[in-house]
Formats: sequence, structure tokens, C-alpha cells
Amino acid sequence: MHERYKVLKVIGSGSYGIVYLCKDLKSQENRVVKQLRPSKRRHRKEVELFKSEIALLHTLNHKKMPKLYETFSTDGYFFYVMSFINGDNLEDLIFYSKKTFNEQESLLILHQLLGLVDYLHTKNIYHQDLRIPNILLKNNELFLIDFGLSQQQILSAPSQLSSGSLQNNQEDTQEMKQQDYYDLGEILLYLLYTTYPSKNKKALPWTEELSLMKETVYLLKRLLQIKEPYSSVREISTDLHAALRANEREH
Ligand SMILES: Nc1ncnc2c1ncn2[C@@H]1O[C@H](COP(=O)(O)OP(=O)(O)OP(=O)(O)O)[C@@H](O)[C@H]1O
Repeated sequence: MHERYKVLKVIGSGSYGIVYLCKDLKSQENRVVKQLRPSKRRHRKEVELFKSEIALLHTLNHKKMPKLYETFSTDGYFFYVMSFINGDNLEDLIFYSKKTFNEQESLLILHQLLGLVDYLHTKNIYHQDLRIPNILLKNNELFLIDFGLSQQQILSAPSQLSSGSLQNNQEDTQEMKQQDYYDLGEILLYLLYTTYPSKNKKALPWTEELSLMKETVYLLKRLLQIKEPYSSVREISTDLHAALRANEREH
């Protein structure tokens, strides 16, 4: 790979990347090295996507997101090096460690996640792949990874754009924003189900199977676009706080 990095183990193998835990022999720190899958290295589009993931990581500066250290390529393989977050992803915690989250804990996870989404959206970055394997938990602190599908909307001055392209631009942004909100709803629902082992053979809709505070139901319905979709993180935050308060009063 690179003489500077000693591979300790493979920690992930996703759709287009292989993720290694490595020792950086220069700093003696553990790092994560992501490699574009060899079979795809000749596909220009994949290379472009990998490069845009790198460019995006470069614009991030948040302690709950990976820090980009360097990029390199050898023999036509592309790599980038980022900080190692020594936590477990939510998927492994739920499926292998059987971790459960009650209503309050699930809402608190959403609260942390919303802060990270707010940071990204403020920078016009839309993650577009908010899922439990992309969320790491380390000592109850949440970290967000995998910006492979993320998009940064470059906002041109309105005078530089025709009104048509300005409108398209705004529509794309709205769509990407809504996608991230929707994914937050799915994550919340996922967490809530961890304490409700389905006893019913015929699957019931969540509104019947889960007995949740009405504030949580309202929040979920708007995130999942069953009710009027949210238009800002601030709106979500207001309802999330109402749900958290309702839960505190109850318990
Ligand atoms: N910086 C990091 N620190 C610690 N673990 C990481 C880091 N980046 C990735 N991982 C681990 O590697 C796994 C795969 O990483 P990532 O999701 O970035 O790859 P991917 O190829 O895009 O995968 P997928 O197609 O499944 O989304 C993650 O679920 C996580 O467990």
C-alpha cells in the first residue's frame, strides 16, 4: 500500500471501498485508510466519486467527523487517510451486541445527530447516506462517517444563474435536505424498535406497534413525511425538545 502505513486489519468492505485500520509508522497513531476497490479502479466515474468524497472531507472541520490526513495512489489504486474513530457503529451495536435504546435514549441520539446534520447543512453539505452503519458510538458520543454519497451545493450568486437554473439548484437542495431529514426519521424509528421485540407474527405499522409519547409520534410523522415535512433543522429541533421534555415528565 504505502510504506508509511502498516495494515493492522480490514475494518470494512463496502460498495466501492475497502477500509483498513493502519498504524501510521511516522506518527505512531492509528489511522483509517480507505481504498477504492481494485476492480473498479478503471471506472472513471467511480474515481471521480472517490475524489469528490476526498474533496468534501477536506472541507470538514468537526471533532465528531473524520479528519482527512492525506491521499496517495500507487499502481493505479487510490487511497485516502483519515483519523480512526475508536467506536462501534450502531448497526453492530444493535445486531451483535444487542444494545437497546429506550425512547429517551433514542431521542438523545437524534439530538446529537441533528447537531451534526445542522453543521453539514449550514455548509451546504447534504450527507445523503445517513444510516446506522455510518454512525459510530464511542463512550456515548456520536460520530458521523462515510461521505461517499454526500454532495456540497455550490451556491452561485443569483446574478450568475438564469432563473431556471437557480430554481433547479434550489429544488435539488430541497430534495437533498428532505432526504437527510427522512433518514433521521428512519434512524429514530430503528432505534425505537430495539426495545420492542416484535411479538406479533403479522407485522403491525409502527404507529400501532410502538407505544410512544404523542410528541415523539408527531416528530416521526413529520420526519417521515407522513405529516407536513420539516423545512429546517430548527423546526425539527423545537419538536425534538418538546418530545424530550414530555419523556422527562413521564419518567
Ligand atoms: N474513520 C473511521 N474510524 C473508524 N471506523 C471507520 C472509519 N471509517 C469507516 N469505518 C468503519 O468501516 C466501515 C465502512 O466504512 P464506510 O462506510 O466509509 O465504507 P463504504 O465503502 O462507503 O461502505 P458502505 O458501502 O457500506 O457504506 C464503517 O461502517 C465503520 O465501521
